[in-house]
Amino acid sequence: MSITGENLIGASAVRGTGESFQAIEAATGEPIAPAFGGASLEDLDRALTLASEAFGTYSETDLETRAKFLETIADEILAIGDELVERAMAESGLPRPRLEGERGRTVGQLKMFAGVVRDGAFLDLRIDPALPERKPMPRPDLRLRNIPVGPVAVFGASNFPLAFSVAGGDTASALAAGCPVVVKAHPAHPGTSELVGRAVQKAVAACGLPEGVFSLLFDAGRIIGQALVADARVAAVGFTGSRAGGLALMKIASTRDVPIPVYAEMSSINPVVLFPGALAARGDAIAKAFAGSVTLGAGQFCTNPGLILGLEGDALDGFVAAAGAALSETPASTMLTPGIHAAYEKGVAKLAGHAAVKEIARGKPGAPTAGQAGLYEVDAETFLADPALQEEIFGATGLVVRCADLDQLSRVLASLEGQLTAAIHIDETDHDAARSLLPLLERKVGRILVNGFGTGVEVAHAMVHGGPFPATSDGRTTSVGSLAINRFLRPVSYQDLPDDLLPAPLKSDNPLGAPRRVDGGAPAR
Ligand SMILES: NC(=O)c1ccc[n+]([C@@H]2O[C@H](COP(=O)([O-])OP(=O)(O)OC[C@H]3O[C@@H](n4cnc5c(N)ncnc54)[C@H](O)[C@@H]3O)[C@@H](O)[C@H]2O)c1
Ligand SMILES: O=CCCC(=O)C(=O)O
Repeated sequence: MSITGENLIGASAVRGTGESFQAIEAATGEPIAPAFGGASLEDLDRALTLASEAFGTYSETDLETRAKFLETIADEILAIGDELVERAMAESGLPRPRLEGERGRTVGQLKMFAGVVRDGAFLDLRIDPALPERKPMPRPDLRLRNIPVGPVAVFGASNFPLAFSVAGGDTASALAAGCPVVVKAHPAHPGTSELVGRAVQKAVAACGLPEGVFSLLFDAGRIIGQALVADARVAAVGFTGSRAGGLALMKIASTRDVPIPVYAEMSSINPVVLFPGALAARGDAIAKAFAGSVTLGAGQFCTNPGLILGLEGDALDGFVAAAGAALSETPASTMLTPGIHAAYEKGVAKLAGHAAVKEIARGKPGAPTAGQAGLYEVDAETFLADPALQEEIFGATGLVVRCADLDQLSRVLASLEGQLTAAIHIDETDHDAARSLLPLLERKVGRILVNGFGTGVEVAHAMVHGGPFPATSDGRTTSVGSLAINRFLRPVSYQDLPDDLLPAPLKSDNPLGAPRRVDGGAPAR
């Protein structure tokens, strides 16, 4: 498949007349052909007109057609073949096995949502039959279903060029819900975006869906993204990126005439609590696993374990020494973009320049755009006194906070902003202490995990990849896993509608065979 640098607007490929830009090879800083024509505001208008026109039809597609569409996107992505992996490697600097794995995750995610759609439980069908004889008041016939919210704007993330990008989790869940999607491609991987966008475009045509179900727009600046969020035709936004970017989009969305939700995943340092029993039993193994997690993908994971909490003592000293030794052997890794590398360097310099912060280890130095790993430590009182020490450093650096006792450790946890994950490392002897921290962790994070690290999110039904602000803009949701579909649905109740006016899933003979909760009972088909 050739990459042309065109915007994909419905069924058309259109060279944008906005500012043009090229992808940059992450490892060398060299431009990669072709040039991408940035979308104009007219291109955006056309994409949103088509999306609005498509919404009525697409929102009422039968579940089998919608599920088949998601599976066809998955098949078309696989059909691109190695060109997709090669292009993503060049644009992101991420290695082949990681990108092959990410492609598998992307395809698996689309297929999981196909299953969710076929199952029909996401419609949350409820029927409270009329009780005309009820005293003192009769009850009306009430029927509820979830409907899609409308066209959704998705911002591709730089750090997962496949699984959180053009056909990633936000797009898959919005399409599964029945919402057309307009993607603003991340400028760090435009070629990868176009390849995937063309795969989605083919799937739209192959499934006979209205062309406006999907469009893909390029812009290396901010005009198109801001206009997209401001446009009255957009009903919700999915975003993964910087805190500044997420906040800017939230502000635009909340000051529109009709405000809309922005589901933004922004910044998280993912605390790891090392309990004494676990450290005494296997401190070296935990240290090695930590070094692997914090340096994974050059540390460019929102689940990166950036903060380690432990109790002062020999066991923590041993962990710090072993983690430092492992990290100092780690080669520097190419980062996604020169800008992200520069931000990482700045963050590390700020941390290292703190008077009370001590360097434990640096990884091996590398090429100018490669991120050098780092491990630092600080005492808990200093950490508690300086909120700047909990700012996300997006890259392979961790900060160990030495706590005097469990009480101080829980004060450190209580001081943290909202997080995506918290990991606790425990042995049998640590269970009582761990149990005492769980209520606090539940209030702080979206996912609590034991004896592991948060990197490598499972795409599953019970997954929460979310968390209180600023991990995300709305801690009631997730951007990974089947629950993500709920972000793009809203419930409608139908009172006393005659059967022939009811939507199919709620008609008395249940023509869809979808599970329905009748009179508060368990869902049944
Ligand atoms: N926590 C995470 O998961 C995560 C992931 C990626 C990046 N980051 C952070 O973000 C930094 C920059 O990386 P990035 O380029 O991926 O993120 P970014 O937020 O700068 O950009 C993400 C997308 O949003 C758009 N955008 C950003 N600000 C905007 C604005 N004000 N108006 C309209 N559109 C806007 C960009 O054009 C891009 O398409 C990194 O150095 C890192 O600190 C965090
Ligand atoms: O960067 C954000 C997503 C992280 C993730 O999906 C993972 O750790 O697998």
